[in-house]
Amino acid sequence: MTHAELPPLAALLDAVRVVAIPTRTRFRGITVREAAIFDGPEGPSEFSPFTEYGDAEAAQWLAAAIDFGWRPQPAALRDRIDVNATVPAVGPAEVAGILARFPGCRTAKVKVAERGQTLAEDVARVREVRALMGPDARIRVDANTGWTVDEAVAALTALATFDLDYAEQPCATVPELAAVRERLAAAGTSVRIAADESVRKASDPLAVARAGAADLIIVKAQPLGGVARALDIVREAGLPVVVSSALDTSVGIAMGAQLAAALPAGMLAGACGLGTVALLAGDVTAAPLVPERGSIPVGRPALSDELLARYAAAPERATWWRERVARCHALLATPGRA
Ligand SMILES: O=C(O)CCC(=O)c1ccccc1C(=O)O
Ligand SMILES: [Mg+2]
Repeated sequence: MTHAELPPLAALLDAVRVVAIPTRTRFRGITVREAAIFDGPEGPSEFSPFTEYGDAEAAQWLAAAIDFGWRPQPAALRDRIDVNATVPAVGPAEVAGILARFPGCRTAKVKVAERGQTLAEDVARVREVRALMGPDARIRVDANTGWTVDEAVAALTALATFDLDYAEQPCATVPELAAVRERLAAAGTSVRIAADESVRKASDPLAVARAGAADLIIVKAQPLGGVARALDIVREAGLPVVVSSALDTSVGIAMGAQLAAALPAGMLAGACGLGTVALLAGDVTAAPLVPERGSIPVGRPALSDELLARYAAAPERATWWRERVARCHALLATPGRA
């Protein structure tokens, strides 16, 4: 993005509302999700990097928010997107209640390798998902970089009993992903490997594809700088894609759905991780993008002033987000950055 295409900071700050929305279940340690919501000239947009992210990483998320709120989007090739159920690292007794929030979903993505938990807890959770969804369902696991290579090989060997669609980011680095993939294949338990953090947090999002270290890539619009830039990465990577999100409000989910809808036919590797509004206890639109019959619609949700007011963040948090917008805007305006 060049300087000339950036809306002025004042336009962003005029258009922003900061919300704090409780989650229904603890997810990634989060019980309240904060987000900056823009009412942009092209429609609502969202800036919601996690609060611990530094400005350089968060600036990509702001580039995405500006792209979605201030520029026309690539044409949608489909009007609904199939989504997976997202199962946080809960105990087996809670799984049925989580799955019930994802009506019609025939794919589940299950969080594993949560810090402080054991492989036995992961196995119990995945076993319960398989038992409840039946043999035809697709089950994915997401370790969020939580395992070493040895732990990943042991865990995925155990979890492969439940027939896995793929394992998302079992380890942190590209060479580790490659090693897990090779060791599982050599042992005769091939599990497909999906790269997530290796795409969205990497200085070079294409390195994992070039190294042949993953079978597919997870692509997220906000961390990759927006729908158009994510589409470029998909084209260059040449691997099947699952579009996912980051526990966004319906506005951020709409950005992800726009990306999924613009993908050339044949690139999508099944259901997308865009059903997570079901894990939030509130939203900023009266028509939330929650899964219905296994999918969500493509399109821009209308903001609700009433809900923006109901979930308005405390004044000091709103100030924190406005200052973050300003710092990230300054980074995007710095000549010479990508
Ligand atoms: O992909 C999904 O099913 C939902 C999104 C998700 O898992 C997620 C949500 C917030 C932060 C990280 C992740 C992740 O995919 O690792
Ligand atoms: Mg992931």
